[in-house]
Amino acid sequence: MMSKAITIAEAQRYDAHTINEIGIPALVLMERAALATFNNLLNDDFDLSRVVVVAATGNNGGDGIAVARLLHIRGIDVEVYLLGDPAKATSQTAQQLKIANYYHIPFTSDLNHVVNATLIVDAIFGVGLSRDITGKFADAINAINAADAKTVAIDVPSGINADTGEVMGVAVVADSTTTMAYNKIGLLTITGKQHSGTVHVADIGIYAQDHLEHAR
Ligand SMILES: NC(=O)C1=CN([C@@H]2O[C@H](COP(=O)(O)OP(=O)(O)OC[C@H]3O[C@@H](n4cnc5c(N)ncnc54)[C@H](O)[C@@H]3O)[C@@H](O)[C@H]2O)[C@@H](O)CC1
Ligand SMILES: [K+]
Repeated sequence: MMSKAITIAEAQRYDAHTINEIGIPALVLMERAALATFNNLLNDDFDLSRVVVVAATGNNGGDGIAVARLLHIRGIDVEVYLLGDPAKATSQTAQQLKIANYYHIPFTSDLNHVVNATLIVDAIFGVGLSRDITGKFADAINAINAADAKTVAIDVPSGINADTGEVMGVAVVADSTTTMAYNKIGLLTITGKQHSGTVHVADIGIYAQDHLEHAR
């Protein structure tokens, strides 16, 4: 059921249908995305002694901040390196920031913490990437790629165009990618494969409509 690969437009359409027509709240999908990533982190035998989640303020970042919370509650040493203006976060990501604040999850603005991590979670951009990456975002991606740590990407390695596999200026080279609902066609290209590593497709409750017909 989960073998096909989809475009960015399809991912966005299936997300919107699941939330608006079926009625599953967006935060439920985000929690499932975070739990799927968390389970892959625990199962893949990574060194979890110092985890840094690098997150921006879109929903990909929200997934990452929720992963940081799941790790923190488990007693794992985790910090969040936040990119972008939290005042401009999506509503779901603002909610994840509020929850993270309740748990006193540490935030860092020191890129050395990224470089010295034992595991990095890449939650900068997913299917919402829309232009070339520059400035602090590019600096963070270069730091991730310079680190010895293993890197797990959420949904798409940040900087990879999920439709074409093209590197949008600079892109995270991940060891593993937990991608939501279906694989993305850009991850099947040569550059896409080089940047995503082992791809885990996570069932988070979002399906193409033709995959749901049997259930209605
Ligand atoms: N909406 C949903 O139903 C779900 C979304 N999920 C996650 O949400 C992601 C998509 O979230 P969004 O649509 O918020 O998009 P993203 O979080 O991928 O990124 C969009 C944000 O980045 C900015 N941006 C784009 N390119 C940039 C660049 N080059 N430099 C600086 N800023 C840039 C955009 O202006 C926007 O603010 C998915 O990949 C997935 O990880 C999951 O939580 C599952 C459910
Ligand atoms: K990502």
